[in-house]
Amino acid sequence: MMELLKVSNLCIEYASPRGIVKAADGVSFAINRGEIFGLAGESGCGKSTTAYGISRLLRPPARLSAGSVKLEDVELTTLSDAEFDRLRWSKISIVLQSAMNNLNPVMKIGDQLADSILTHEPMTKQQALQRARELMQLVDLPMDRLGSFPHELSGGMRQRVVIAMALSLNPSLVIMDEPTTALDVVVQKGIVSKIMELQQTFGFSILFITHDLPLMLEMCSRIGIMYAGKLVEVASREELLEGPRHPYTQGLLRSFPSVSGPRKRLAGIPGSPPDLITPPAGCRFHPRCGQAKPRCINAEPIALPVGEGVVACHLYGEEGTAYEQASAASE
Ligand SMILES: Nc1ncnc2c1ncn2[C@@H]1O[C@H](COP(=O)(O)OP(=O)(O)OP(=O)(O)O)[C@@H](O)[C@H]1O
Repeated sequence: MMELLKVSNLCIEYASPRGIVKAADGVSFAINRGEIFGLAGESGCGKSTTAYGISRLLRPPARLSAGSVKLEDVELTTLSDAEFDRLRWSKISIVLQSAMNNLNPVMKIGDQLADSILTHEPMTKQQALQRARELMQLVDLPMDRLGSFPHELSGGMRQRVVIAMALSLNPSLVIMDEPTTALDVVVQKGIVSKIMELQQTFGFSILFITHDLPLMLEMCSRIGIMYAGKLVEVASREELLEGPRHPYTQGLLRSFPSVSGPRKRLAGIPGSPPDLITPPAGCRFHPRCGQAKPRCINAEPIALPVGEGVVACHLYGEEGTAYEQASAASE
């Protein structure tokens, strides 16, 4: 499969009165063409920060302090704002949790769609409005809603407009940060199946962020798990369903009801995530990890390829065997 996006050693910090918050600390992963890649992890682990870093939406006090983001081999981090603006919507677009953050409250839907198209494509207003009509059809919204203001639409309808807008210039990557979280379950289901249908039709890649792990397992072919600013595991959906490797991923999956199979008591993860200004040394998860060893306290685990993905945990050795087995064999 061809790689579309490559994120390498992405480091993003926030300057705060208490000190530097390392919200993304050496994050690396790749997304293939036509792939839906998920980013999961507890609140505050750096998922949105990573998404904002990729799509150049970071604003002070946030700062990209290191790393590279390549989309179709173009380095995004060194582009000027004007150069990046030419790629926004046509190559990379973003759908945020609250549609109101994406929409102008005092502009009619049709004008907003047409304007966003006209900013990037040389065409007449009539042609742009025609494209806006096509987009409304794509997301199953009635044409007469082109004349509505955002507040006149339901939350689900607004999110459909935002999705239409994100797809208006056929981007190769759409970043979706909690696109359905603010919606009720029934509306959520409709939006998710629409996203899947559009992705199948147009073949764009998606970086999908949600707290809803069962939904993520349904939608994504591969998933990256973040903990305290670090990407601790990347695995295929099948690998995660069969048995996640990192103890944090194991705990995270135990915190959700199983999509299928018998009902069981949810276990959760003891303790809470660390302060990102002074994270623990060694493996950041070690204070909460039931499998922590002495080396986890001092030595930071590096991400090693295991199976179809990577895992950053001292339980795994060079060849992806459990560390315990690797060290037993060498004794
Ligand atoms: N403006 C800011 N100033 C200081 N710290 C910030 C700022 N914005 C975010 N952070 C911190 O950066 C870290 C990562 O936040 P981020 O929103 O990326 O996490 P997240 O995983 O997307 O969380 P959620 O799932 O709740 O959206 C958190 O510890 C958060 O407190």
